[in-house]
Amino acid sequence: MKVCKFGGSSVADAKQIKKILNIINNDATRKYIVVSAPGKRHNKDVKVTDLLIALVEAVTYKKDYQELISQILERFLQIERELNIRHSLIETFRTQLNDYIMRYQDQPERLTDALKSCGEDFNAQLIASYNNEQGIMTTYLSPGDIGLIVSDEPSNAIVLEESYEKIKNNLAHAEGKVIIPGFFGVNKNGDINTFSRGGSDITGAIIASSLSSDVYENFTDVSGIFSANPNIVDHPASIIQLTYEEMRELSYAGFSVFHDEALLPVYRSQIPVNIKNTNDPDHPGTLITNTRQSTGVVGVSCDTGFASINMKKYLMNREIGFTRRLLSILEDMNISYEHMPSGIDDISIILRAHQLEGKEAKLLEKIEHELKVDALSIEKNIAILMVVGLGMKTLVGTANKATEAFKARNINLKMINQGSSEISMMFGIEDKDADQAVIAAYEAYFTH
Ligand SMILES: Nc1ncnc2c1ncn2[C@@H]1O[C@H](COP(=O)(O)OP(=O)(O)O)[C@@H](O)[C@H]1O
Ligand SMILES: N[C@@H](CC(=O)OP(=O)(O)O)C(=O)O
Repeated sequence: MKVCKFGGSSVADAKQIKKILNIINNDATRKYIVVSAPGKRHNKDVKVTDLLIALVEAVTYKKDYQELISQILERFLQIERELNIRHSLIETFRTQLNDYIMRYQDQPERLTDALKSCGEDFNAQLIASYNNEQGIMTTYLSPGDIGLIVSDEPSNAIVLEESYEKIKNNLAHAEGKVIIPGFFGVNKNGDINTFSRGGSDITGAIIASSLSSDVYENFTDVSGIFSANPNIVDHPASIIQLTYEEMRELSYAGFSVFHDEALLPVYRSQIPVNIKNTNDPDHPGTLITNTRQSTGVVGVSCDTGFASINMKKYLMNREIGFTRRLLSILEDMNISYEHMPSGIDDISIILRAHQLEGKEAKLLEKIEHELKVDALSIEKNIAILMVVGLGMKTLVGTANKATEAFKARNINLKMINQGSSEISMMFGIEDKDADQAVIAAYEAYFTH
């Protein structure tokens, strides 16, 4: 039995929906199907999730939002028309949107998550209804129906442990095909909370893990994962197989094709993930598993929007408890950090810059006051480039290749860090150099 997830590009219009139903209906083992909201049909198109976010803004700032409701419903209406659906769901969808707006107009976070969930929710209902009309027994089940319980963290929910058992029990005896909307769950009170953007991958992984699926098939618009972002590097090499660990590092730093938080459930249950292409379903795609033959560097990824807080203090290495007190300050202010490169008398905290919003001045003041540092500065617009590969452990000169390539392109290197697992190497550079650095590193590892 397989759990399959189809991303926004795979369910963007009637033509794509017909393709996914062919894929599902022609394979009896493809039983549990997670769908995203309709994504972009072409480069300049807008994802339904983004239209819903615009609707939230219009409602919040008391602007006229009827036009947006029409635009959102028009996307689904067009799909219904092209599929020749007999029983239209559009008026049910309209009522649902208006109900949420009335119910949550004074609760911005609840409003945001309830409206954002509609893209996936409506699409799942529509696809299930169409497949039934085609004579294939199909059930739509919402995250609430299956017991996908999440933390009460709007737009950033995390699955609660109890969900796995609930989902297993609730889905074990479902008949026919089951279509479930991705991207959201409900908290213990039944309120909708979405995962972070791209979170339908997480829903699929939770369900695959709950049901001990043979494989979690994640269908998108590319034939698997490439060694670098294809929007930056021209025709990068394809990856046939990689490990959960390698994928975690790559998706953490910019491989948007698979959400990094989706890896934990499948890793724990050791369920292979197969990234496949809806437009070329016979292509084997990329398989993510626990182990593979280790061969050098497997990929290069880069993400922007980091900041670095740099501290210097004479004899820092002798001061017992310095790092503990620094981390306590971060904990007290509810700030998480990503990396902590250090020297004898200096230490840097690398974090996602959005963590500093509204907290920067207070954080610097606390560090200055409580740690009595000699120098304190903050650098923004930092990008983190990751070079990843199990085989790096045994290779000499991996860092050298990247630094030489950066030097040749005049890219200023701010820091280098390697974790103890030795499956990745991190390079801190300036945001503006991110794309050039990916091209340089890709050429260094894959074309020479
Ligand atoms: N290393 C990579 N390998 C493959 N695709 C990548 C990579 N990095 C970024 N991408 C982008 O990820 C896209 C697929 O992810 P996404 O847009 O989230 O798909 P979906 O709509 O199916 O959820 C691809 O079209 C590609 O542009
Ligand atoms: N629709 C949501 C969730 C999602 O996973 O979408 P996609 O499969 O298109 O990345 C988003 O846009 O964030």
